Amino acid sequence: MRIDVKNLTKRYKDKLALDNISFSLDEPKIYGLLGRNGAGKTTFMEILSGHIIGSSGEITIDDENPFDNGRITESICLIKEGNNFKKDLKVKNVLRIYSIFYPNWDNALADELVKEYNLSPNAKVKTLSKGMESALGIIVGLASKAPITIFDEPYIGLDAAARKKFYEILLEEYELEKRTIIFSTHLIDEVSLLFEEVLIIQDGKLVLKEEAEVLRNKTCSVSGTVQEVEDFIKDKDIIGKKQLAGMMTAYVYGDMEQAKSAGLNVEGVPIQELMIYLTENKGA
Ligand SMILES: Nc1ncnc2c1ncn2[C@@H]1O[C@H](COP(=O)(O)OP(=O)(O)OP(=O)(O)O)[C@@H](O)[C@H]1O
Repeated sequence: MRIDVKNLTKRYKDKLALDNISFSLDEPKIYGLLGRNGAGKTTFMEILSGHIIGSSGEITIDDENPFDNGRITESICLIKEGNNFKKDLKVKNVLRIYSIFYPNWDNALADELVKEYNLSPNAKVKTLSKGMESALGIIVGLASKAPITIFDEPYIGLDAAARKKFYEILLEEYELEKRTIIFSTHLIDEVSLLFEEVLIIQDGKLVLKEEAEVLRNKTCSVSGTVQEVEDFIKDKDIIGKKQLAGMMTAYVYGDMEQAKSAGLNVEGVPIQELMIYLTENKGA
């Protein structure tokens, strides 16, 4: 499904959570939605899921507004950090409710994952540990097979082994059937290899949207004196640059070898570093 965001703004009283952002997600891919605390990620995902409305601008999914739109709602599954399910429901009833709601629901996968994560079908949500409740969210997200599946920090309390299992199954399922997966996380190093495209939000603005492959292989950080770096980047596309005490570091698109032969210090740019860099620098 195609997602188009046009001049989307969301204001909460005096706080601008989203500031006139525009972009499109036009292919089923695994998107990493990254940014610092309070950047506006959850606000965006809530608007996309039709749970809240923007203050101005628009978001459309296959040209339809998601707010209060049954056809679109059954195509989107948003799994949040917590409180996804009513506390008094049993695990098996949570799964039954979602299986009715999502047309592509995969019962066999849900059953397999319930066993994998050792959840007791008769346990009530309120008796689950934080990690088990997160596992239930992950099961619903994966088994929904919703064409747009959104995970907003879905794994509070889940240990490293359980998270690894989640990433493996996510990839397996994705390879079987591509869908749009939007993944918001602060554990960037851990998941960045899953991403096919990365979006970085800072203070409600989109500061980067780029294919992960390009970020991994076609960008580098170059540092040296201000003059050296300015000379090197003058005919290059740059992601950002910053200057400290006569030295400069710039993140650029281009070949590492060329920068090395110009006598500069050259390093790759892990996505986590890039996020920190861009959000410290506000995309300068
Ligand atoms: N219901 C609300 N009422 C008032 N302000 C809000 C509300 N929801 C979010 N905000 C504010 O909007 C801004 C963006 O919040 P949002 O939750 O979208 O950020 P985020 O990127 O998801 O952050 P985090 O990574 O910490 O979850 C923050 O300043 C937040 O305090």
